[in-house]
Amino acid sequence: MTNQQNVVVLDVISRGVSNVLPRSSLPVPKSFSPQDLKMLLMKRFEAENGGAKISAWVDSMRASSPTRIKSSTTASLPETDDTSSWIVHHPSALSMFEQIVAASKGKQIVMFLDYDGTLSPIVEDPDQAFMPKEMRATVRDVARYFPTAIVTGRCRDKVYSFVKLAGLYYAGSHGMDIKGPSKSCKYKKGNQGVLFQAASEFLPMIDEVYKDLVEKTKSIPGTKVENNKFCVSVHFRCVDEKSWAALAEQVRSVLNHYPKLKLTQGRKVLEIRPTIKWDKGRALEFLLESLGYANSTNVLPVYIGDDRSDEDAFKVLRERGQGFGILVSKLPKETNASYSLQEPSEVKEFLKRLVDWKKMSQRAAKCA
Ligand SMILES: O=P(O)(O)OC[C@H]1O[C@H](O[C@H]2O[C@H](CO)[C@@H](O)[C@H](O)[C@H]2O)[C@H](O)[C@@H](O)[C@@H]1O
Repeated sequence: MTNQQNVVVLDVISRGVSNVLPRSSLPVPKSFSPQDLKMLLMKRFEAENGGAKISAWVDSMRASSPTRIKSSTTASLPETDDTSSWIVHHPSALSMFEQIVAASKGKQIVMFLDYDGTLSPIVEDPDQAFMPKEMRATVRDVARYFPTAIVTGRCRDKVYSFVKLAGLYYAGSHGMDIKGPSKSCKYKKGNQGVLFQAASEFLPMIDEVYKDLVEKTKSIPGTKVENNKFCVSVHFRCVDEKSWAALAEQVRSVLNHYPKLKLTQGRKVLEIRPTIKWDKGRALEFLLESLGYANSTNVLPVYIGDDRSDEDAFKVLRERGQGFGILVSKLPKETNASYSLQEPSEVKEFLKRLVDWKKMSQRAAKCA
């Protein structure tokens, strides 16, 4: 926004809203604060400059998720060196395995696992993203030896129906819905179960937006709208690229009515979420605290994920200077993760090695 537009917004706020926002063009919520009003006005500005906004959305949809490495970071290198340069900065967690376990000496490893693209391969239909049997057995073993959490954009019940393992923490809706192990777990503090929902007041709004989006996008073939309880996903993996602008326009037309919601992007998916300061990074911090490791130096959190939303957790680990983020990706991408793995099969291999290493070190400790 230019200074002049800012002045207009502030002037409008000081004069009141009634003569500024005609009901027909932009509905006003029943009660709103100056902050809400500012957001509404900014959205109206965006609506009036919609063309540019939509084409930016479509560009971003094309780039998909997470952001590919910026060419500026490798500007002095020939293109073919991109991958090798990236791998130097984000080496394979398999090749760095010894260093990772060495860093855990005297510390409790806590595992954080994203679901889609990490434990299950990406597939066209989100309802068919089942976790392979062998992966489930591996995750079960991991959870036997380390406190383990599944952190996902999916709704918690849905991801549980895929993972089907008790004894784990589940953080659904991008961490806005957290529940501790359903059966007794040696890591659980006392007998109290953990249940935390960061955005309960948004439930009716999200439900309403979900219905609006289903209605508004039903004419665009291939679109799938998924209700993730505290957020909504609009999938465009199966939508013809020629219709992406039309889809973005429909999503924007719905969002314009909800100043308290924001749009983010994942892998071929637009995600609508509450504008609260809560994400997978905050969920990671909450879970460490629940496990009794709030300010502890005796913990090594390891977070594995493939999505843009996992970057919030990688960032938290980097800022804490504690633990490691591992990005699952075949392509060089801009990331706060320390290490990389190429695909879910490598995630499985890494997790298996971790379990084997733990078993061996426990045996060695018994014999000593
Ligand atoms: O945090 P995650 O567990 O990675 O969840 C993020 C989104 O994952 C799902 O969508 C992605 O996977 C689908 C199945 O492979 C794929 O069809 C889609 O294109 C991907 O974006 C899930 O359906 C979304 O609700 C999650 O937000």
